[in-house]
Amino acid sequence: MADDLVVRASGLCKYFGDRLVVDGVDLEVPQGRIYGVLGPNGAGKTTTLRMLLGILEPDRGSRTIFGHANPRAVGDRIGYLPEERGLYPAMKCREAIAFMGALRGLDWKEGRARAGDLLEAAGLGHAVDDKIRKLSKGMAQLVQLLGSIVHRPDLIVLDEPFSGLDPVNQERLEALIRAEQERGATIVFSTHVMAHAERLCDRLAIIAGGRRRFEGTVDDARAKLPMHALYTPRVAGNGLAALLPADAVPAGDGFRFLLPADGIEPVLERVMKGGHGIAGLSIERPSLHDAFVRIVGRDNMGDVE
Ligand SMILES: Nc1ncnc2c1ncn2[C@@H]1O[C@H](COP(=O)(O)OP(=O)(O)OP(=O)(O)O)[C@@H](O)[C@H]1O
Repeated sequence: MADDLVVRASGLCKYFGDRLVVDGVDLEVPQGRIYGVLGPNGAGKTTTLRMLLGILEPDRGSRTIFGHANPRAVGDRIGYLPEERGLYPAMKCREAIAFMGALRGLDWKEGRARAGDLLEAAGLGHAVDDKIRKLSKGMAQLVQLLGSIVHRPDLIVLDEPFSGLDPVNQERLEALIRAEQERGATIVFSTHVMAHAERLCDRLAIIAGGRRRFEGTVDDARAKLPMHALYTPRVAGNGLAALLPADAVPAGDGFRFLLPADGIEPVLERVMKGGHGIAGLSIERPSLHDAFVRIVGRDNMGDVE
């Protein structure tokens, strides 16, 4: 690919009735990366993903997938886990996965073989011959996800893939997403759970109220917030506060303050000279959650975790 971008979307807009729910969203997803689309409930994530995939047509703006203006032309190179979950309840897991592969052009026998391997790798080897109706909701969701990747797509789009999974299955899903990236796939997933995004994403976009509020790496997002230092003296006492930055506030047995622009060292020199010693010192990096709150604003947080 000439420019190494699998997805290139520019100025995507979508109205439902007279309500503008996606308002000029740009997205550029580099090949081979894990890309997060983050935002609170109702932010416009699903609508954006649906426009990328050609399930919905944008009212304004344009997008290309693998350089094609019509995403359906490259449908067999795409794997998609929609927000609505659903498999045929009477099918066995192996067949359900092979069936989804067949819909994307995968040979049935090959699909069955891959389904067995995928189920095994996802820790669901025991369920190959179980009917879907026997599975828990979370397990069925994983099976559906395996069905969406069994044809080894180059682009995988997952809409809230972690929702409804218990912590063990969330970890399995993280491992699976990483394994797909190692295989060479590009992954786009939406979430309102910051922890997954923090661990997985090479880049991310934060959407709120239909608008893109941020684009960059997790570290770029964190850099939107200042770092804090937490210092605990060995010997407290008079005069210590005067040696610390003006914004220092008591925290536990010590003090918390913004990391000064010239670093922590000058502060440490002063407190050492003053005979206060160091019983504890930590530099707090803002989390993606903190950055999200700053970028989106508390009023727009919804139920972001
Ligand atoms: N088919 C539709 N008709 C009318 N309004 C819709 C339709 N689909 C979505 N909306 C509205 O558009 C807005 C964006 O919805 P969307 O599902 O894209 O958000 P989201 O970020 O994916 O939210 P969630 O995390 O809750 O799934 C919401 O206010 C939603 O109610």
